[in-house]
Amino acid sequence: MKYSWNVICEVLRLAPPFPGSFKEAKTDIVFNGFSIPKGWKTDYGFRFHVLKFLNYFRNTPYLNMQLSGSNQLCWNTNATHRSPEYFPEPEKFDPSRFEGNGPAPYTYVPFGGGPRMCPGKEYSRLQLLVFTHNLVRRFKFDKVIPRDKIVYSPSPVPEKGLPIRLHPHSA
Ligand code: HEM
Repeated sequence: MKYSWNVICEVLRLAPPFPGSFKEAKTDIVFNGFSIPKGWKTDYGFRFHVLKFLNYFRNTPYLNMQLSGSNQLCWNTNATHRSPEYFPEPEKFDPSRFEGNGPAPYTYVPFGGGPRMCPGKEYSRLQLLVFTHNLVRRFKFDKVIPRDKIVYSPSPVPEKGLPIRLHPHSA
């Protein structure tokens, strides 16, 4: 189900359910003009505050910032996935980006990366493929609310729950 997975990957690129997370800098880093000293990490109390106010409104893949004297280091899924350097025409829906070797390491991170990468990735892959396969093979469908707004809480969800009408192929 290679093509189905490429389509799902492209959905996860443009609408990643996980907006980003926080890490500790293991070495001194300079990124996009920001100097991030070794040892910087997040204070857990700021997690959701930062996710809400930072990830969706700043367009920098990785950022360090000062909040109430705390040094915060976080990575951002959305902005990383929309980097034109790694994803030409980033707003275009194009599953062929995942053909061949696919995106360069750490440029496509819906499940994170490195030793703390999501352990539920393969389970999610199975669920997403089985769901998509059955939906597409058995039904035509259309949206009940044509433009259901996406809201962030902090994961993206359709405001009205995305009701759809199913039309079985065999009917
Ligand atoms: C589409 C579905 C999912 C997405 C997009 C997703 C995404 C992520 C991401 C981005 C991380 C952070 C990785 C990092 O910090 O580098 C993570 C961590 C984690 N995920 Fe998922 N996840 C999904 C489903 C699941 C499922 C189904 C499970 C369990 C059955 C799961 C369990 C976990 C756990 C336990 C962690 C923490 C891992 C650690 O810190 O060592 N996830 N996930």
